[in-house]
Amino acid sequence: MEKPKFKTVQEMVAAGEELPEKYLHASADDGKSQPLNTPLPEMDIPAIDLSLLFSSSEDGREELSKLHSALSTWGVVQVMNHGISEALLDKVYKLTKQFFALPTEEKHKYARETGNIQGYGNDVIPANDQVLDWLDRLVLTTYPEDKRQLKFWPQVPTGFSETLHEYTMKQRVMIEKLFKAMARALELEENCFLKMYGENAFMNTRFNFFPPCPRPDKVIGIKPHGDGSAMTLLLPDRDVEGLQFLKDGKWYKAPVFPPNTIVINLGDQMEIMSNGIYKSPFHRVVTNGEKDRISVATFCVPDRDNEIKPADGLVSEARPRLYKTVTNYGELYHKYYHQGRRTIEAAFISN
Ligand SMILES: O=C(O)CCC(=O)C(=O)O
Ligand SMILES: [Fe+2]
Repeated sequence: MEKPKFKTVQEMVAAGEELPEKYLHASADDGKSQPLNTPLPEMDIPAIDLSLLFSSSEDGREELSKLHSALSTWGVVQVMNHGISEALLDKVYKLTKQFFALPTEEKHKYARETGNIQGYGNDVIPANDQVLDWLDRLVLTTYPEDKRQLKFWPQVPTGFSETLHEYTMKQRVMIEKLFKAMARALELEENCFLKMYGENAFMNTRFNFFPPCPRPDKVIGIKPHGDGSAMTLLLPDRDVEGLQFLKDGKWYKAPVFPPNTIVINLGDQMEIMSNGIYKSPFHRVVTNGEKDRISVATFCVPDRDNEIKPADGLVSEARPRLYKTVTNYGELYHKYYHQGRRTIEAAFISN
């Protein structure tokens, strides 16, 4: 397979190159757009204790209703007591930093090939002159195990693959619990979302690296998007903020989270399955002038052959069905993303 010729953002920065035009968003002085680094209010992301969600105690019911209210307003929660040890999260975090600190030639051993989303590289060059995102990434399919392309799994730093395998298996347990908890919170049969999600659901882990950027006012880390997954598990940077969410037409910044936190944001396919009761939040990442930033996002993608549609129990005369049935949403997602459009709009039923 052919390896595309690309230069990562990190390589451009190291070479001291001038900032290429293709990273620059519309000028802040065009009278319409605000500088991207305009200070924003901080959002209060509800913290959910996963170990409490299945308890029939008063505290358990309260936690479930907190989950319900957070997912129907923001579509994002931070999860504690999630069953993944602090030691394992530390390892994933440190190995990610170590990978991006490797020499260029070492990282290029895992370079993305044309037509493949897996591997190491920069932003995929969009079709129609869209502005590029200021990040490098390593993307790996981690589940089902027979879909792994191990040639892209780094052999250095030592322990990367073993740790990623262990993290994946623990994430699966957590994902199952979250789908069940959401079904319970919506008073549906517990396995209702898991059935649509399917046995052959995919997990893609994206290790993101955002080098310091000379123009944080005009360059974006990741442009505004909703995730195409059912849900996304995010391990955020422990020191540097950057993630922002849109609510009621306004941007809010997420805080720096405590080290043991896993942030969950819902993706478009969960918004569809919940008939719009739960939100797939529009979010973006801004750049930082001085510091680099990492994040590890795991996208949980339903089996591409499965029909994804609003759960029967959530459709009524009072709440008509809002979304069509979709299959292989990922394919649609790539097409729309590269046109700078929100894919979920393709699934709306227009009345
Ligand atoms: O870096 C982050 O905090 C968020 C990353 C993200 O939104 C994504 O990879 O889809
Ligand atoms: Fe995202």
